[in-house]
Amino acid sequence: MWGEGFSLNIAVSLSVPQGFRQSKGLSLVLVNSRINRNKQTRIFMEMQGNESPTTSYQSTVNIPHVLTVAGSDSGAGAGIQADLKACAARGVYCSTVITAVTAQNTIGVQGVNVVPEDFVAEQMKSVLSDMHVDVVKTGMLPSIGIVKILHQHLREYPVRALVVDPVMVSTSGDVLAGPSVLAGFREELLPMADIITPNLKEASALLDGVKIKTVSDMRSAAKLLHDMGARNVLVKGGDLPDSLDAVDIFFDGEHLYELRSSRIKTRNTHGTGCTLASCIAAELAKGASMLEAVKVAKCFVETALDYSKEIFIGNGPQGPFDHLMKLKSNAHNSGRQVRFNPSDLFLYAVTDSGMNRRWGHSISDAVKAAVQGGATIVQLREKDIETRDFVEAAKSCLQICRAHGVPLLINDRIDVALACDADGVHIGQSDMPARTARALLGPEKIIGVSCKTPEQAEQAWIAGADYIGCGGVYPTHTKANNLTVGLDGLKTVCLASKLPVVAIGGIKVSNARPVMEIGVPNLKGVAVVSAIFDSECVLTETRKLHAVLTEATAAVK
Ligand SMILES: Cc1ncc(COP(=O)(O)OP(=O)(O)O)c(N)n1
Ligand SMILES: Cc1ncsc1CCOP(=O)(O)O
Ligand SMILES: [Mg+2]
Repeated sequence: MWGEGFSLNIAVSLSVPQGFRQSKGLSLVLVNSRINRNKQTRIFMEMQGNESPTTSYQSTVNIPHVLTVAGSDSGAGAGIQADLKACAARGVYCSTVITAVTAQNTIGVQGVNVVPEDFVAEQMKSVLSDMHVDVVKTGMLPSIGIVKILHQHLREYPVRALVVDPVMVSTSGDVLAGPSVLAGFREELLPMADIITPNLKEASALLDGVKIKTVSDMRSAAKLLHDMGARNVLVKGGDLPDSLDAVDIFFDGEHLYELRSSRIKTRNTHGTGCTLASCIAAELAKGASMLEAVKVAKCFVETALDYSKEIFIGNGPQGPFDHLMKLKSNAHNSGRQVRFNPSDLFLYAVTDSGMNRRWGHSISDAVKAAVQGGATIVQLREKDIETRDFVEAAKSCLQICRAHGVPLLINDRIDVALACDADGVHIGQSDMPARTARALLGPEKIIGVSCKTPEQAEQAWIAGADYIGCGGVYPTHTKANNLTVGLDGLKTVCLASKLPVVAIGGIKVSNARPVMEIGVPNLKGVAVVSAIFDSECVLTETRKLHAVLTEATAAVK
């Protein structure tokens, strides 16, 4: 199955306004074309009609798709739940056929309820008859009947690859597929499998109880399993006694590879087998070769285990790990709880490396002083710093800001924001488009966009920004060739903007009041550089500005 050529379907759909077909006699023919890798993309669109319609074009691309046929784990460390998370982490769509529902946690398996065979068949048909599945991955197959159903469906709906994780015994020692299923594995499944991924116990069971205790035994087992019909074999050595490394043996029928990675010391290993197999399936679905897929999967599992070393879920001996490597950042106090509060724009401190150098301040000292003086949000605007120094400085500033509940944004550099997990970015009209930044940063991060006109404010809102920065309100020396829009320009943009606004440019203690008094509710504050950072005592200057803004706001109310 595997290796018959990579193909990707692209369909282009056009939505034509209601009634257009009759009145203009348009006929539209779209041809979904199969594309071979290295061959040209072919998309045919034939349109017949006298005028071009006012259509909205929408292209659709078939995305890599893994179907997992496995059991559900209520603790969500293994089984279907692990498969879904692994595929999501690897950027692949995952559909599911559930073969059994297990009552399971970090202690063990408390119960198994096998799904009736005809209903397993019904799920399989629902998915395979409708969706384009690239790779099928199997986990818990609790009866010989289910193995046969799988076999029949794969004949009727061929896929590019079959990844078989021959689940028989859970890591807690509970039996998930009895001896009768072994015959089904040997006779029906192995000859269809593009790869099987047994651990030592499973390899031994498939080979009639042969002892596997050394790497040399694993090599022999891989060859024997290949002889039984599997095109590729990965014997996992996780349970190998006295091994410092995690050693797996991969055999593709010609070459034997000894794949080593460091053994991660952690209790959180529940679901590693399911995850590894799903990850192999995901990489195959994306077009990787078998060896590439295995290597990526092994590296992914090692990274996720390392990341999850100290997470604590459940009280049993074997905990789940974090496939998406996100959980820790949401644990108490380490991340920001509230996404964005427009009132954070009240006193917006924007750093400047030149000013910090002039006054002998490090970035983090300057940020600390600004935050202690009352800054409600901080932007690192470091135009002449090495990227690696920027990331390091941003990490230290993030600690300071988090400790005070103040969001930290990065100016211009989405890569730096991602690298240090900052709270968001501020971007200008010539920086990366806000829509692209949103796609890269996700829905949680704060995005601000510089706008000088109502049209730009409208675009920022459409692109998914959270606030806009408008200026220069007054002339400034900090940003060269910056157009001054004045208080009137600021008011015009504020009135047009659906987003909260922060004013910027030449604002200081002596002129901040009229800005706050323009009388438009969505003007939430002022952003300043020189007013606080071009001074010996950043703390004092920030406090002074904070007092003026507070007074001005009280007067407006
Ligand atoms: C809050 C805020 N508003 C506007 C700007 C200016 O951003 P941009 O137009 O991208 O110019 P640079 O700051 O990158 O020179 C800002 N930084 N912050
Ligand atoms: C970055 C920027 N964008 C518009 S004006 C400006 C500079 C603001 O600096 P300052 O507060 O020192 O005038
Ligand atoms: Mg910019």
